Amino acid sequence: MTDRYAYLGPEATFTEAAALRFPALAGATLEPSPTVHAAIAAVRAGDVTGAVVPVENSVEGSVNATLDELIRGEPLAIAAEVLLPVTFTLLARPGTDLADVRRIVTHPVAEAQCRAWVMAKLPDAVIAMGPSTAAAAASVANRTPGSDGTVYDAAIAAPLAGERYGLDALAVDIGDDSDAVTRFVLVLPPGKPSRPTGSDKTTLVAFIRDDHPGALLEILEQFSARGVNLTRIESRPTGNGMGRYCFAIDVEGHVADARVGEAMMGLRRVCANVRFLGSYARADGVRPPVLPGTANGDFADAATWLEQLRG
Ligand SMILES: O=C(O)C(=O)Cc1ccccc1
Repeated sequence: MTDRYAYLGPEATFTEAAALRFPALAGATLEPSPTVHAAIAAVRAGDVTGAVVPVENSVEGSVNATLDELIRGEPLAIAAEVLLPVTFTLLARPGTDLADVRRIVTHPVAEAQCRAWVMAKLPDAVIAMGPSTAAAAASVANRTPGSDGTVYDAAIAAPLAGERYGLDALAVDIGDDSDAVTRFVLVLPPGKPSRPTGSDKTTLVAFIRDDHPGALLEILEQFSARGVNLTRIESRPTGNGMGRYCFAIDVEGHVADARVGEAMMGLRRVCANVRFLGSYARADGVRPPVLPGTANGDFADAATWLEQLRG
């Protein structure tokens, strides 16, 4: 039986395009989920092998819906990442004039990236948010009314969604940054991380022990002292009361690298809790330099030295 993977659907989302790029998913069955929550819940319930979800965008930053799913609930693991350049199109039912577009629907990540274009070309238009760009395109095609009962004139989605849902492109390449890329991850149940490649990333969530001056600095020190570079840090509410935050952190390197492992042990000492969300090959293939004194051999040498001193 072929493996089944959930993705943020319906058909023709950017996430589907990303899912097709994960080598691990070649030959697998892809199953659309209506939301990121549903895709991840299917992994937790064991209904699918894994899920592909958007996690970060070069313009808008983190996709909070995904981050919060990974931070809370039963532990999961990121097994791989893909970077996908994204191009946005304004899609409408055949016969619609650009000048008549008043109500637009799309996904929040797309809205954030097309804001300047919409303000310049359609200053009177109102943008509503849908669960995905493809769901937005489908709702325009099907004349599905929004929450206020009116039908949307146009959707911002991938060019492929126009073909899939029978819509015409009123404008193409409407993103404010033509170099925008989105990062998607493959989420699996927790398991053994894949082998280090020398070009790896590790994702962690650090929960501070108690609110005190320097709590974030203590976390950052663990990485800085071991020469571990951060590629992203995001504070997110833990969901356990006002002002209670945790830090979702991506670092360069693999849990098998001594410097990353030592930093994680440091975090474990200074934090209330540390959630390991996986070590995986980075999509950009970058092999960051290892700073002097932070290679595996340096840590091993230091440990041997200490053992000798202790007799
Ligand atoms: O809605 C989609 O198509 C998605 O896959 C989420 C998304 C939206 C905009 C940019 C990248 C990903």
